[in-house]
Amino acid sequence: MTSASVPPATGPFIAASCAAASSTAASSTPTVLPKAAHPTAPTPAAAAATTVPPAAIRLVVEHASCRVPQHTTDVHAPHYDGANALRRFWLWLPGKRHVEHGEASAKSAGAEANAAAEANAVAEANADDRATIFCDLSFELHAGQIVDFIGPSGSGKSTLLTAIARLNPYAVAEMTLDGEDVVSMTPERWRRLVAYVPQRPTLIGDTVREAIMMPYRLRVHQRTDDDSTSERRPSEATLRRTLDEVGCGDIELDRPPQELSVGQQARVCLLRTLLTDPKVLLADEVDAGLDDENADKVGEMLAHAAGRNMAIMRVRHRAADGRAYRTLRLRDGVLSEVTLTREAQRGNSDKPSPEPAHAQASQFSQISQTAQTTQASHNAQEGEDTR
Ligand SMILES: Nc1ncnc2c1ncn2[C@@H]1O[C@H](COP(=O)(O)OP(=O)(O)OP(=O)(O)O)[C@@H](O)[C@H]1O
Repeated sequence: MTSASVPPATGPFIAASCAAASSTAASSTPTVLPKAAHPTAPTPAAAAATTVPPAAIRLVVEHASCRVPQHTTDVHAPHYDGANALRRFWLWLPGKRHVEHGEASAKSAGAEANAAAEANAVAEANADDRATIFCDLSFELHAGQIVDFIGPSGSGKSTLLTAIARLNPYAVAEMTLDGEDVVSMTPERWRRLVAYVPQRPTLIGDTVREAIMMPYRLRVHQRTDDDSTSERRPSEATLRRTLDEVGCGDIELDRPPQELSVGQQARVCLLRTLLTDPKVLLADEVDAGLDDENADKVGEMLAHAAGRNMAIMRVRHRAADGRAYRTLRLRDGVLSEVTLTREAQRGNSDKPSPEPAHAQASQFSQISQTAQTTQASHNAQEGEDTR
């Protein structure tokens, strides 16, 4: 692996603002990280260590909470049943409501708000029948960073990602992207800028080319509230070049996507979203179920995207691969910082030392010593969690 695979610290370094409040779902009392006085400001030491000018992309998530029905066959659950794959794919497509209904984004946003309000009303009515998955979580994500979210199965990692993607009607969060408030954006615009990639690849079309182009074909017909979204459809040459650049040289554009291996499908699925050029990518276990070689290729694609200043949240169960700038654990509704050993930072491989980004990150992690664990204890715990 080359040094290019290590994500550069192009953004201002995040403060240790991984604050969390108590969760009614918590069975124990986990250590809660203190919230930084100013969650966006790096310490003077880290600011001095920053060698690259601050990048614009900054996703701020505050007071993210999610309460779900305890007994439901909920149609909104976006990441549960595989049979809903097509519907879910439809949901993720930026601007799909425009395509379906040909309506102005404000109207679409209104419908979405009504649906959410309806869900909230149901939530209130059945408040006693609700389980808190997490409550009052806050963190930031900056350009060029890959931040890993780990935690036991069922702790709410996917729920957190779908909440951030505005795909979860049971979740609330105060969010800004580059200072712009989430409430001022239509869901479509938000999802285009903050893209969610699910664990299970869903590729629709007769060929890989068609599957990758699907979002653009639909967007051609949509009206947009964002001038910058004018035609982004990649040319055939760009498509081939990009595939090759991100290690997908083995994937032929004319092949039926169903014939691809699971690893190839995962990479095509990820590439399809990367090509839409979101500012923030929410990657939900996109390397799960892959062999080490394919998982590494997926990791490289994400590192490549981070190198182009994308901000990336990864939910992962695999061992640290040395690409994350920061690792946070979600457990019992609480986020805590995980401090990796130097070896784990390097992904237990011959990757070059990730200085200075990780070194600087560790300066911040010192702020929250009480909640830190070593990678060894993390791995041990993860093993325990998954048993
Ligand atoms: N819409 C919903 N209805 C009912 N329960 C839900 C809903 N959404 C999430 N949950 C519950 O929230 C919990 C967290 O689920 P989630 O999939 O987010 O966990 P996870 O940490 O991503 O797990 P894994 O690592 O196994 O993917 C689970 O107990 C799940 O049953």
